[in-house]
Amino acid sequence: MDHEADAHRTDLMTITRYVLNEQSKHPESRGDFTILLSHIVLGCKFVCTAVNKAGLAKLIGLAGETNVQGEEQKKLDVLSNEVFIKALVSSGRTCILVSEEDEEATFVEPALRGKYCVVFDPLDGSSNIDCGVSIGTIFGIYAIKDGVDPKIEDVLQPGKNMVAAGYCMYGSSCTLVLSTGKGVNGFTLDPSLGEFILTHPDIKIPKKGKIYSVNEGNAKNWDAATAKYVEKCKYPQDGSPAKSLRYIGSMVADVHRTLLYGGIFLYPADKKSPNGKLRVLYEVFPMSYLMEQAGGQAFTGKQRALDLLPTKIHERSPIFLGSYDDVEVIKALYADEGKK
Ligand SMILES: O=P(O)(O)OC[C@H]1O[C@](O)(COP(=O)(O)O)[C@@H](O)[C@@H]1O
Ligand SMILES: [Mg+2]
Ligand SMILES: [Mg+2]
Repeated sequence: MDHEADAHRTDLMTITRYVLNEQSKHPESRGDFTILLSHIVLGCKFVCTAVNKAGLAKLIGLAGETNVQGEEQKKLDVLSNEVFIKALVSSGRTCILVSEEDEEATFVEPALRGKYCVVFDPLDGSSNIDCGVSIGTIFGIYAIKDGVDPKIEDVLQPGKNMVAAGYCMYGSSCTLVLSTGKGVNGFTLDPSLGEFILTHPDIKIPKKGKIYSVNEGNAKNWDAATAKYVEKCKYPQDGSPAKSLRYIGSMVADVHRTLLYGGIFLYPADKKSPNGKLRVLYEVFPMSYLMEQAGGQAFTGKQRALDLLPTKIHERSPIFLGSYDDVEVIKALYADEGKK
């Protein structure tokens, strides 16, 4: 083993070091956010390990099946939900948790309450689990004055009020992308250290991209603005080259690529789903927050996504997000349609 080389690695910027550095800029801070984040990071490491072992451990399959030891097996999304609920509650810094997997919000018991509300999709991209394609966890964080008397309205807030948002992608590497409202940073898990290392500092999305990402199987039900937009991507009339289509079907993976390479990701409304598919609190808001923090835009077809005021915890919204210039085009098309 090359100890010399290993010694050099101790100056790496781990996510813990990064958050502690940020905390030290606020002398009044009691470190509550740092503790909360360390519990989220732990949850991501657990789920990453479970995802990597999914085929071997027969985690894939129906919840309720039993394995050879007679233990009940949990489907990966059920397991991930339990991991994050436990990690968040045991942080002692949360008061309300909203998970895609739970119909109702979880109100943390009074003895363990803190001031943060966390909304999350414990495992995003579930249709890709069984074939080993990238999946992820998405989270957003609101802060209330104190966690003494939390109410559901504390999470039914516009996304612009979030204090942090991020996702972890379980792909060819495990990558955690985070914003605390001062830009976006990406950390990659070094399995030999068990630490997330800052590998993508200050991510900025390209102003314009060459890729569009959408489930085109829904095209026959799109509205006119979406249909015109995708037509422009394929047959541009302004002399620019046609865009390439990339669609994984895991929001985390499709948004991650969009953030790094530029372009646009859209899950629009259609005749069958007038509110689109993706959930406002734990899919649309965190990803829109990251996009804006990286210099891009996020639009619902009617308004800035982060201005939406959700009325239900599992509400859905159409979403168009990505490079600034690309989102400008779809905004203009919706504005034109509105004039007709
Ligand atoms: O299969 P479709 O309709 O294209 O939908 C894909 C979208 O659905 C999702 O898988 C929904 O998320 P969940 O897997 O968490 O339910 C997104 O990740 C993805 O963007
Ligand atoms: Mg999802
Ligand atoms: Mg999910």
